[in-house]
Amino acid sequence: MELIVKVGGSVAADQQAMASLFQDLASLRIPSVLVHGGGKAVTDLAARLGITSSFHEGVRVTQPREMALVDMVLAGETNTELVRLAQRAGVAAVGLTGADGALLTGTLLFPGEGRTARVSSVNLAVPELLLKEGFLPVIATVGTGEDGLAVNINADEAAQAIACAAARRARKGSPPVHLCFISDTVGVLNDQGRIIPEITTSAIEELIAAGTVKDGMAAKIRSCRSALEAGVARVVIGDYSEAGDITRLLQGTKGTSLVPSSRGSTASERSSP
Ligand SMILES: Nc1ncnc2c1ncn2[C@@H]1O[C@H](COP(=O)(O)OP(=O)(O)O)[C@@H](O)[C@H]1O
Ligand SMILES: CC(=O)N[C@@H](CCC(=O)OP(=O)(O)O)C(=O)O
Repeated sequence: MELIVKVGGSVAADQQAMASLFQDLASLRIPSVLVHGGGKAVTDLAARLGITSSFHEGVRVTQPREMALVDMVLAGETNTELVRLAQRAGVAAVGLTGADGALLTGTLLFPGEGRTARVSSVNLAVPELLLKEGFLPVIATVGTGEDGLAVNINADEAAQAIACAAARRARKGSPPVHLCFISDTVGVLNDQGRIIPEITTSAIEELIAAGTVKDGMAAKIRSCRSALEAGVARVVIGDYSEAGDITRLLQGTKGTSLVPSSRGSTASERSSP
C-alpha cells in the first residue's frame, strides 16, 4: 500500500469529481486505497429523525442512538455508491468497513457519552489481499470497539492510522507511503484567506491556538502530524477540481503540504491558489 487518499463527505457526494479521481488513481498505477467521510450526510439524516449532532474539535460525539445512522449512511449508502461509481469509471473496487477483517478497532474517546472511538489497532490484511488481486479498497470508517460493538471513527483519523500502519509495514527499500486529504478547500488557509503551501509540524498547534485553523481542519492537520511522525513520506491537503489533481497534490504544486519541522520554514503564501 503506497497511497492513501481520503475524501471528505462533500467530495464523496460529487459524482463528477469522484469519477475523475477514480480515473486518476487507475492511471497512477500504484497500490492505493480510498478512505471516505460523509459526516454531513449523517448530520442531515440525524436531523431528519430529530437528533441534533454534536461535535468536539471537529469530531462527532456519537450518541448511542446515532451510531446505527452512522453505519447506515457511511457503510451503507456512501460506501456502496462510491463502489458503484468506481466501477462505472472502469475501476474494480471493493467496499470495506473498519469492521471487515478487523481493519479498524477503536477505544471509546468520550466514555459514557457514546460510540466515538480513537483507533487502537489497524489490520491491513484484507486491503492488502484486495490490492494484490488488483482491486481498489474503498473504506468506510465505522469499526469495532474493544467491547465488540460498533464504533464511529473520524475519517481523517482513520486515514492517518491506515497510512501509519502502511508506513510501519513498509520494509527498508520498499516504496514510501503517501497520504492525501481531499476536502472542499484548496488547502489550509491563513487569516487572509490565502493558501499556505507548506506547514511544518511545529507550526500546527500555533495555527490552531491562534484560531487560524479550526473545526474539521484542526483534526485534519493534527492527523497529518501523526502520519509524518510515523514515517509517512508525504502528507498533503487540498481540493479536487480537475483530472490530474492527485498528481499535482502529490508533487506539491497544489494544496498544502505538511512537512517535518526539520525541513522547510512555516511557509509563505502561494501567490494564486
Ligand atoms: N484555516 C483553514 N483553512 C481551510 N479550512 C478551514 C480552516 N479552518 C477551518 N476550516 C474548515 O475546515 C473545513 C474542512 O474540514 P472538514 O469539514 O472536516 O472537511 P472534510 O469533510 O472534507 O474532511 C473547511 O471547509 C473549513 O470550513
Ligand atoms: C467520529 C467522527 O467524527 N466520525 C465522522 C465520520 C465521517 C467523517 O469523518 O466525515 P467527513 O470526512 O466528511 O467529515 C462523523 O460521524 O462525522
